Amino acid sequence: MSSAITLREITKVYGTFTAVDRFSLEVERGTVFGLLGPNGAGKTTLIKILTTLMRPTSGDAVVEGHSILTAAKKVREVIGVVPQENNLDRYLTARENLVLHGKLHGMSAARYNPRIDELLEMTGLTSRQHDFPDTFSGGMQRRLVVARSLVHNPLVLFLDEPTTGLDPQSRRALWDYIRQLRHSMTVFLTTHYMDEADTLCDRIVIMDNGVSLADGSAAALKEALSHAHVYEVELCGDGAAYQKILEEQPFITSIERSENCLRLTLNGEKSLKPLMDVIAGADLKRISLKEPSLEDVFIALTGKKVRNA
Ligand SMILES: Nc1ncnc2c1ncn2[C@@H]1O[C@H](COP(=O)(O)OP(=O)(O)OP(=O)(O)O)[C@@H](O)[C@H]1O
Repeated sequence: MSSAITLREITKVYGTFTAVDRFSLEVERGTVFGLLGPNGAGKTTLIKILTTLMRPTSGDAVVEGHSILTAAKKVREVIGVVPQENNLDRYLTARENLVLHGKLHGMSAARYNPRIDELLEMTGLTSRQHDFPDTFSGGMQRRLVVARSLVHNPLVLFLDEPTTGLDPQSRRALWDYIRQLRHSMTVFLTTHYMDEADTLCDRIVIMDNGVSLADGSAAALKEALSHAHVYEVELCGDGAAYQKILEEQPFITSIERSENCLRLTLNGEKSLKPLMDVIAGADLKRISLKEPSLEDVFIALTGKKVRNA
């Protein structure tokens, strides 16, 4: 395997709190890699370390052959970064933002101008290139930040929650651009959206409390949960009351409730009978067996629901 990114026992301690704990990982070149985790899992800390914005307490990482400890400048030359917050210069037009980035990377106008034309075209911003970012929608600003991160032709692109806060249409548009990058570079993204990880990522690592809990393709992670049985139980009323009762049952690994509809992960086939016993007195509308989703895998591993951003 040719690795674009290698993490060796990365640890980050803030005061007495360990945010990342001896985290090791290899990310294959040309793939889309997704880091999933609930709030506070340590994802942003890892991205900051890999993009040389922060030094680890111990451990090392190598990005396209360059150590983040001893060759941070080289690392910055080969990476593109899309941070969690849009940090565009509001006093520069869209094109000027991209030009500035090209200049900061030491590119000549002859090199950055055709590249910028191509990126504006790819992100659908050509007609708005002379407008200021403040006049753009959230989705357009995000596309501009992605375009900016690509001006200097990075080998590795880091995206920290790229679609948080975007409407479904803008999210899908951004997914299309990320898909276009597949194979031409390595993409390392963090996300809270299970569907995003499911559709975009070749490989996913689920982390919590600074450590990796699961590692594999979306299909493999779901397969690993295939021993679990996911049921949806819809009641005519009393959803909240039954949630409380069911939470106390040892055979239920996780519960999600939306109004009177409960999504339950049972820890085996033999748990159906005890479930039926518990809900025997309920006014049942529907009960159905579901395929485990990536969200179910996440909840089963972390015991937490992903933040609804
Ligand atoms: N500068 C800091 N000082 C102290 N603690 C910090 C600092 N930065 C982060 N932390 C803590 O480290 C843990 C990991 O934070 P981090 O931002 O890496 O998590 P995350 O997985 O990116 O979360 P989110 O999804 O909310 O962005 C959290 O408990 C956070 O409170």
